[in-house]
Parts: sequence; C-alpha cells; structure tokens
Amino acid sequence: MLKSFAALALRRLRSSDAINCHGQQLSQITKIWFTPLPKDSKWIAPCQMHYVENGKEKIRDIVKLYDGVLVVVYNISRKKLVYVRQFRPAVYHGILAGNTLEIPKEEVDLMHFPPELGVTLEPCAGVVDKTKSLADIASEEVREECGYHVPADKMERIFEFRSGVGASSAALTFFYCEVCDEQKVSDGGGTGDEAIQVVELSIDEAKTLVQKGATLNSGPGTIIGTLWFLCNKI
Ligand SMILES: Nc1ncnc2c1ncn2[C@@H]1O[C@H](COP(=O)(O)OP(=O)(O)O[C@H]2O[C@H](CO)[C@@H](O)[C@H](O)[C@H]2O)[C@@H](O)[C@H]1O
Repeated sequence: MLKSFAALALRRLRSSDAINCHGQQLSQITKIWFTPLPKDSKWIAPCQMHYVENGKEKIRDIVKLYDGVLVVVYNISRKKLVYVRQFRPAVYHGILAGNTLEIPKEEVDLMHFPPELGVTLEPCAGVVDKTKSLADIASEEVREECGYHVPADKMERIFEFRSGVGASSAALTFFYCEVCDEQKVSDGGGTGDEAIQVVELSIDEAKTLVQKGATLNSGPGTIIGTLWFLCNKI
C-alpha cells in the first residue's frame, strides 16, 4: 500500500519536474532512518492544551514551531521568479508514512522510496530563530540561499499568515523583492551543510505550479507566493 502510494507520488513528481531541474545535481542521500523525537528537541515542542469551551473540557495535541519568513524573489533582468529546490525530510517522511502516524522502524529501502520523493520547490525561506528584524532575516536568506544582495529596506512586506492551524500554527511573513543580475553576489545554495539549488522559472513556467490539476509536494508557501505574484505583478 505504502509502496504504491510512493510510486504514484514519484510518477507525479517526475512528470511535473522537467521545468525544475535545469541540469543541476541534487545532494546525494544514501541512508535514511528514523528515531522518536527526543524531549529536548531544539526545533519542535509538542504539548497538550486543555481548555473549557461552552462548559465542556476539551483537549488538543499541538506542536510549537518557530516562526518563519518567506520571500518571493523576481529577477527583473531576465523576468524570472527565483525558487529554491531542496530535500525536505518532513515531506519525505510524510510521503513514506502515508496517512498514518507510524514512525518507520527500519532503515528505509531507498530503491522503493527514493530520496527525490522529498524534494520540494519553494520560495526562499528561513526560520526566525534569532533576534533580528524579519526584513533582516529575509535579506540574509535571499543572499545565502539565492545569492542576491538585497538590503533589508528593499524587502517589501506583503502579508502574514499562519502555517497549519489544526496541530501547529507558526507565524509566516511573506516579503517580495525585485533583483537584477548586477545584485548577484554568489551562486547561493545556503550556508554550512545546507544543500539548496536555485531554480529560476519564467512566468509561464511558474503558472504551471498553480494551474488546475497540478500536484505539488511543496508547502503552501509555493502556492501562496506564486499566486500573489501572478495576481499583483503581472
Ligand atoms: N525541524 C528542524 N530540525 C532540525 N534542524 C532544523 C529544523 N528546522 C530548521 N533546522 C535547522 O535550521 C537551518 C535553517 O533552516 P531554514 O532557516 O532554512 O528554515 P527552513 O527553510 O527549514 O524553514 C522555513 O521555510 C519553511 C517552508 O516555507 C517554513 O515553513 C518555515 O517556517 C521557515 O522557517 C536548517 O538548515 C537546519 O539546520
């Protein structure tokens, strides 16, 4: 059952992936296994919330995450939208587990569940885990991930929304910036051991991400950012 779900996800991914590759190599993932979350996770804090609503006691299992920033980046020199492509462990796990809460007990068979299942195409984004302004963090992420220098005061704040709402709700703030080729200062790709590919899509290519029948394994930021651009900048 899980294998057939993964095979379907892979077929969909491959059929929608042609525009995303641009011949770049993805990072090599050679081994995957899972363990339960340690109690002292630096990134996720699960808890149970108890409350009384209309006289009835209720319980919700929730997960606290850090807030994030996302940036729609548009290269005006070449009329391209700039996205990032990367392996997302949470997406891979979500596809592997299917609609269950199981933690796989054994090392994953990568022949049946190739790592590319977890590769997403997203706007540039970063976690708010430091005491800097959101615009400063957005500027840093655009430089580190996409390789463009954009000062924080050129980051246009678009809107803020919350990721999830059923079991988690981080505040996500979207920015927009326009860049030109002269602002390119590096290839991007992230810092440290981050393995991020920069992918630039024409407006017609970006439209296919949100057209009827599209299937993405990327998060809501890809859809929201692309639709915002198409509604407001075209
Ligand atoms: N769960 C986790 N476990 C272990 N290490 C972790 C971790 N999350 C982050 N890290 C560490 O922090 C580094 C930086 O993360 P990023 O700033 O790139 O945020 P990310 O893009 O994952 O999420 C951003 O983009 C996504 C997608 O839009 C938003 O949902 C999110 O709020 C925003 O921060 C990672 O390379 C990793 O080392």
